[in-house]
Amino acid sequence: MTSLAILGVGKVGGETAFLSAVLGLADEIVVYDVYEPLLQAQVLDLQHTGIDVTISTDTAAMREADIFVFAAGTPRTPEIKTRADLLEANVPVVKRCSEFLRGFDGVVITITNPMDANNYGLWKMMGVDRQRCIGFGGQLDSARLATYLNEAGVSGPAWVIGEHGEHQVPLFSRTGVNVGVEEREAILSRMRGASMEVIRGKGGTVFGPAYHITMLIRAILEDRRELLPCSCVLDGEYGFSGCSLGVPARIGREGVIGIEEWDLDPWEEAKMAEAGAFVQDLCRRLDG
Ligand SMILES: NC(=O)C1=CN([C@@H]2O[C@H](COP(=O)(O)OP(=O)(O)OC[C@H]3O[C@@H](n4cnc5c(N)ncnc54)[C@H](O)[C@@H]3O)[C@@H](O)[C@H]2O)C=CC1
Ligand SMILES: O=C([O-])CC(=O)C(=O)O
Repeated sequence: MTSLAILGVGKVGGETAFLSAVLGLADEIVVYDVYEPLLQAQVLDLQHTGIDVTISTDTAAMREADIFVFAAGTPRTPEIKTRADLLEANVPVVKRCSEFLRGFDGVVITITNPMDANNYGLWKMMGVDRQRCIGFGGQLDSARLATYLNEAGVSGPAWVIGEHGEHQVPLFSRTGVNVGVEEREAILSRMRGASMEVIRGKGGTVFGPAYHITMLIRAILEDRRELLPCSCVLDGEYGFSGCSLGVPARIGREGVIGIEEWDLDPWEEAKMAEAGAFVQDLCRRLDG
């Protein structure tokens, strides 16, 4: 039996539960949210689809799940400028989440922002092998980059590593097309504002995250060994440790089964150095 646990069934967690049910990814979906009326409504709404999947709210069963999605906590509003600004609000939720995960031996996917720091914090609190903690965001950033590259007439692969935040690192060198610095900075600036356009219009990003989260869940459950941009706890890769940062990661049944270290061009290297230093600082604040 395949079981998927989701902590926090607001906009992103709720849509992820729905899409996972539609795609038949799990036999059982265990959901929990601190806001009881929302939890009950989400359970009923999922049950009313009539999809052949067991929906449970048994928090003890979350520990037995194959995958645990951490999507609980405070999201951004237009007044909250950066994802990093959510650190203080969501630290207590990360702590609470680690309590749910005592004894858990599956794979954790961190969604809650600031995602990179929270993935690192959760890994530290859980005291498990780093391969089992995957931070989600790079797939979404890469999909956003792809739309901007298409508009610019660049059709090569779109990869974004670095922080899931202001310090994203789009890998223009992977496109095989020479993109000048001015154009790079213009695209990066649009990428930084991409989610806020959605948040302003509909209160939060939903379809994009939920779609790519379910693709990540599928890659794990089906042991696809797919290379995806994910935030991983680093131990010297790209010159960093003491943080979780977006890198090209091979994803399979055990979580992160490998990290690829790609050659970066000087512009990308400088951006990656900024990203690493920024996230390391956030992670130190979690340590303290
Ligand atoms: N990594 C990524 O690419 C993305 C990350 N996010 C982040 O995901 C998080 C959730 O976003 P939304 O779903 O839009 O927010 P939301 O407000 O719709 O849902 C969050 C849910 O968490 C629940 N919650 C809060 N504390 C809890 C606790 N201790 N235990 C259980 N449930 C708790 C709330 O009751 C709420 O239902 C935010 O931090 C947001 O910034 C959102 C989109 C993409
Ligand atoms: O920007 C936000 O606050 C939500 C998020 O992480 C995204 O959609 O990429």
